[in-house]
Amino acid sequence: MHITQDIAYIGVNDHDIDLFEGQYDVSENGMAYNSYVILDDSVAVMDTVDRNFTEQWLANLDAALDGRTPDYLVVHHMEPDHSSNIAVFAEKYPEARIVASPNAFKMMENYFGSGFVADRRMPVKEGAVLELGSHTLQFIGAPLVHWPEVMFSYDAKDKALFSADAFGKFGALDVDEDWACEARRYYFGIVGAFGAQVQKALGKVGGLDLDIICPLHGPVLSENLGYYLDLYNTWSSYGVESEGVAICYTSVYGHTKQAVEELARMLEEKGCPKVAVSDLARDDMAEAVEDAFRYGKVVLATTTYNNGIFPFMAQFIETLAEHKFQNRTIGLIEAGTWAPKAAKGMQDRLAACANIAYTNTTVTIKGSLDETSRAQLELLADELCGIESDPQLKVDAVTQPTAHVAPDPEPVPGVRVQER
Ligand SMILES: Cc1cc2nc3c(=O)[nH]c(=O)nc-3n(C[C@H](O)[C@H](O)[C@H](O)COP(=O)(O)O)c2cc1C
Repeated sequence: MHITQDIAYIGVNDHDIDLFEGQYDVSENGMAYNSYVILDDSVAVMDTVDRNFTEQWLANLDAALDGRTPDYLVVHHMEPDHSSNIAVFAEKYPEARIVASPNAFKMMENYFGSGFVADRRMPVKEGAVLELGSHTLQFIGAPLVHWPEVMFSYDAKDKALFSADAFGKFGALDVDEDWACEARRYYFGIVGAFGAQVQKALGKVGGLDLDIICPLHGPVLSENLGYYLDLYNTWSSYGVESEGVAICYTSVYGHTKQAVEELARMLEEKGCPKVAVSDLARDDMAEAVEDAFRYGKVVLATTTYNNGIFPFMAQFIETLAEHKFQNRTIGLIEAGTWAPKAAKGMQDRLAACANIAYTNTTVTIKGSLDETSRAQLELLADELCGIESDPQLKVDAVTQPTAHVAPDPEPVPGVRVQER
C-alpha cells in the first residue's frame, strides 16, 4: 500500500494477541505493527515488526522492493514488537546499513549479541540527516517516548514524520474504530508517565511542515494533524481533555455501588456533561485510567478492607501515581461497616500525585446508605457541578454521632441463658 509516491506501508496486523505489552487487553481488535519503506535513489526501510510476523513482513518488503535491495534499515524504537526482525533483515540484506541512535545499538547488542552489525552501523544523533536522493531524513531525538533510545525522523520531501510509538493506538488496521478512545488508552497506559519528554518532543516537531504522521501502531495520520497534536499536547501536559466526572469504584456487597449509582444519577440530573463509571474489579482498569486522565474531576469510591482499602482501588491509585496523575479534583466515597477509614487510605496513596484538590464533602457510608450519607452524596454532586447547595442539605449531611448502643443487659439472677 503506497502512502505517497515513494513511501510504501509494509506493516502487519496481529489478531492473535490478547494482551499488548503483557497487560493491555487488545483481544477484540488486535494490534498493528507498522513498518514503511522509502523508495528513492537509495532505499530505506523504517523499522521491522514483531517476531511472530517475520514471513509476512519479509513478503510485504519484497513486494514493495520489486527487485531492489535496501540500502538502510532505520530503527526508531527497540521494543521487541518493532525490533525483533532486525537480525533477520541484517542477514537477508548484508549490504544494508543500520541507522539508529547510539542507545539503540547498545540495546541491539543486548538482544542480538555483542558486536552485532558492528561494521554496518550508522549511529545518528539529534539533527543528523540521511540523504536518500530527493528525500532527506532528519533525525530527532525523542528519548523516553517511551524508551531511552527512541528517535523520530522527518522526511522533508513528503513532509512525513516517522514518530515511533508516539501517535499510535491499539487496534489492527483492518478494524474500523474511533481513533481517540484507543489512542488515549494506549497513550496513558504506555507513554503517560513521560509527559515531560513528550512535551519536549512536541516542541521539536512543532515547527515542522507536516502532512503525514507515520506511527509504529495504528493508522497513518494524514488529515487534520492539528487535532492529534493538540490532543498529545493536552495529554502530555496532564491537562483536562473533556468536561465531566469519572467515578471509579469497588464494592463487595453492593452498598458502595448503590451510592455510586445514586451519585451518577444526581450528577446527570444536575447537568454534568459526562459521567464515566468504572467498576475497578470488573472493568478494564486501563479504561478507568484513561477516564481519570480525560476528565478534570474524579470520584473514588471504595470499601474499608481489613482496616485498609480494597485491593483494586489500591492498585488503581498506584497505577495513576505511576503515570504521574496530577492537576485533578477528587471526591471520595468511603464505606465501612464498623470503622470506615477508606478515605484516609485513598488520600495517603494519592499523596504521591501532584496538585490534587479534594472536594469539601467526603461521603461516609456506615453499613448501608442512610439520610446522612445521601445528603452527603447530594452535597458532593452539587460541588462537582458547581451548584450552591441548600443550607438544610449541609445540616442533613453532618454525620450524627453513632447511636449509643446500650451494653448487653446484666444477667438476671436465677435465669440461665441457654448456651448453644
Ligand atoms: C473482607 C472484608 C473486610 C472488611 N474490613 C472492614 C474493616 O476493616 N472496617 C470496616 O469498617 N469495614 C470493613 N468491611 C466492610 C466493608 O468496608 C463494607 O462496609 C461492606 O463490604 C459493605 O460495602 P459494599 O456492599 O460496598 O461491599 C470489610 C468487608 C470485607 C468483605
